[in-house]
Amino acid sequence: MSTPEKSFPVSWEQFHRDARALAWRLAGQRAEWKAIVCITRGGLVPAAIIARELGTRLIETVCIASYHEYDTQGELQVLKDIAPSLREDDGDGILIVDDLTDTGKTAALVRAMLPKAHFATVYAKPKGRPLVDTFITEVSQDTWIFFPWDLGLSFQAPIAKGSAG
Ligand SMILES: O=P(O)(O)OC[C@H]1O[C@H](OP(=O)(O)OP(=O)(O)O)[C@H](O)[C@@H]1O
Ligand code: HPA
Ligand SMILES: [Mg+2]
Repeated sequence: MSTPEKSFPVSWEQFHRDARALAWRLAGQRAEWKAIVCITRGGLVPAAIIARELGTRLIETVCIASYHEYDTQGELQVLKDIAPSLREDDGDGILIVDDLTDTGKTAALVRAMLPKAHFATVYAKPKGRPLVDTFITEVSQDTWIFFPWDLGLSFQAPIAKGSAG
């Protein structure tokens, strides 16, 4: 992946609002989800918010790592699989949650594990978009999303001194 040109920093408040908006949409699509399967680690945060809104108590993880150095994707590694009991019926009635889809590689891998599950992300880039069923905000492929758990407060140079903002 080439280094993204634009950045899209997301605050905790904005992330909470966007994850809640996703929960509203999901609530309108099915009365009850059997379980949430969240893709760690990024999916853990929206999964907690969505589970609270939808009243879902059964939460499973599928542990996948691919971006080993900030914005460079390597081989996808499945560190922990989905429990066999949740793989019955090809995932029908299961909600898969992740923070975002970028190239769509992670989504494609998990979709193959649960072909009938519903795939939801808070953010989506164009390449990954066809692989998700529901998302809230689309950002361009050359944008890097900075999540609140990766950010900290720091001094900002004044715009007039050349800060890109
Ligand atoms: O659509 P893709 O190009 O496959 O990228 C999307 C995935 O990349 C990030 O996870 P990452 O592998 O960095 O692990 P993390 O969730 O532990 O940060 C993100 O949380 C998605 O799961
Ligand atoms: O834009 C992104 N932001 C954070 N993590 C990511 N993993 C893939 N793409 C991104
Ligand atoms: Mg992830």
